[in-house]
Amino acid sequence: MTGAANTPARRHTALPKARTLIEALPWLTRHRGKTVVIKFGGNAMVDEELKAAFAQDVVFLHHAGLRPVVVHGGGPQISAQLDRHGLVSEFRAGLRVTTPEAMDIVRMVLAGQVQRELVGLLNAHGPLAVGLTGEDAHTMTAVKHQPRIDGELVDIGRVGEITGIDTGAIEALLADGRIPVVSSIARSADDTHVYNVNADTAAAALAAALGAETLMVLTDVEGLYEDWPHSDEVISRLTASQLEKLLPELASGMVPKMEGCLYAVRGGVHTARVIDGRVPHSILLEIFTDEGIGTMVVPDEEEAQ
Ligand SMILES: Nc1ncnc2c1ncn2[C@@H]1O[C@H](COP(=O)(O)OP(=O)(O)O)[C@@H](O)[C@H]1O
Ligand SMILES: CC(=O)N[C@@H](CCC(=O)OP(=O)(O)O)C(=O)O
Repeated sequence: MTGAANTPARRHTALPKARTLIEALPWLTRHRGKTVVIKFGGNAMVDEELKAAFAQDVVFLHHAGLRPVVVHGGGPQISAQLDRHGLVSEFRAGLRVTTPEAMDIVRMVLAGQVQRELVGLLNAHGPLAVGLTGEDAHTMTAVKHQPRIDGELVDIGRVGEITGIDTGAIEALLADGRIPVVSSIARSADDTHVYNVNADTAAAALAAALGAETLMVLTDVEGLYEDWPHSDEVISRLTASQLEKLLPELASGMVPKMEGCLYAVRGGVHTARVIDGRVPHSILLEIFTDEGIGTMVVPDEEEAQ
């Protein structure tokens, strides 16, 4: 009797939920079986609820038949730990000057702290996530990176430029139904030391090497601002060539992010997106809106169609 009386009300609340699920169907059909590399930036990991919502979104994608790979950052967390050790954080060309002493801390924070936390949050939903760094199974190999600043090559210590990617371990995890969570540390080819790699750069390189469909970069701004810091007008869509022209004008954290997006789309990734990780469930919002919520970079030929 009670059950029968409840039925119309229950249907009333369930129907919009069913419609929402159905709305996602074309997107899910298109992306089933596709690899999506998601970069979670340290600045977007600001509170516990956001981190838990991020984990839910990634697990949702996994259960919906996609193959998510998480690459995480941890810049602010590294800076805080260096500070605790009385070491100063210095950035040149958007990259951390990394002494061998600082490298120990970078590795400890990324692999021992941030990665562990994300793996834990994902695994609250089942035995899904497996953490690794670029050192594991030769996933990322690098040489010393020396950026050019005002025409001069500058020594910024143990910062790596990726020279090789072995996707074997990540592919094996994906084939086993797992969610790889990768820290942006690379090995040197002679195995004598490790390098600190910017997490945006690592995510882009992995996305290209894996033949990913999408690279999603979650950060602490809405997207790429047209005239930062003077305006908050977000560029919603741009082609690789348009982005290439803009690159020399970009500043700080956006440089590796947008260089990464360019590298990824030029390397065969269909879309690279920068989205606001401060918005709860930003990954799912990106899926449910055709035009996306942040900045989308597409290959040149896409615009010509
Ligand atoms: N054109 C731009 N549009 C948006 N943000 C920009 C731009 N240029 C520089 N930035 C800066 O880049 C930051 C994002 O990079 P970063 O701090 O490295 O974040 P994350 O930890 O997510 O990698 C923004 O918070 C903003 O301060
Ligand atoms: C070489 C270099 O700068 N490495 C970065 C690695 C972490 C990172 O990229 O973290 P976010 O994504 O949070 O910025 C660093 O040491 O901060």
